[in-house]
Amino acid sequence: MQLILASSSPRRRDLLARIGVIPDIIQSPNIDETPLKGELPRDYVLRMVQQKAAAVTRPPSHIVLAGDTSVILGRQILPQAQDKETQRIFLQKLSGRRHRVISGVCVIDDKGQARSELCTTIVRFKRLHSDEIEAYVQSEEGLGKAGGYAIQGRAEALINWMSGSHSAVIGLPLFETRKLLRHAGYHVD
Ligand SMILES: Cc1cn([C@H]2C[C@H](O)[C@@H](COP(=O)(O)OP(=O)(O)OP(=O)(O)O)O2)c(=O)[nH]c1=O
Repeated sequence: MQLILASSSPRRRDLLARIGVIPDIIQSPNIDETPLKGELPRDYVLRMVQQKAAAVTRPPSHIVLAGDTSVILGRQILPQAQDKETQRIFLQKLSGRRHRVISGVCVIDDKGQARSELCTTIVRFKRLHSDEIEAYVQSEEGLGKAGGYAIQGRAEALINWMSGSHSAVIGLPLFETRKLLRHAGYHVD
């Protein structure tokens, strides 16, 4: 059985490698990631993983895995921060309060059956001073990341509490991923 990773994220590849899973094929899913009007965050993440997994071509005896990680503040979905100004705004919003990181994974098995799981992690940043925000923004570590930060780098030193899954925040909830891969008949130790 061969595995297709439907993701352009090097983090997802690294996270899979941590559990000994090396995809045979890596393909970028090209989908529109704009939330629907009024769409609830969990519904959005579920739709994203299902669409990403369905967006790649699956030859016979292949299974597909896709993921999505979204940062949710209240009911607002904070997208990937593509520039420094957006990052500053996001970090000001996240300062001193809790937010949710909803991470999803979808596996399509070799019969075409899709199964998905979601994992919610709560993260709290310390109250951030403007010089801390500026230093973080200048590091450029949060660029291209959901919510404008990357917990796997220096941002973790600004996070004073977290409940949930560290791997899920980086990009793939490993517990749920292992479960779905095994359910699809893919060997994971
Ligand atoms: C919150 C957070 C997000 N991220 C990253 C994970 C994801 O790559 C990205 C969220 O965007 P995603 O849309 O989940 O993924 P992607 O666009 O990078 O890749 P693809 O859709 O092709 O699979 O933010 C971190 O690396 N660390 C963090 O702490």
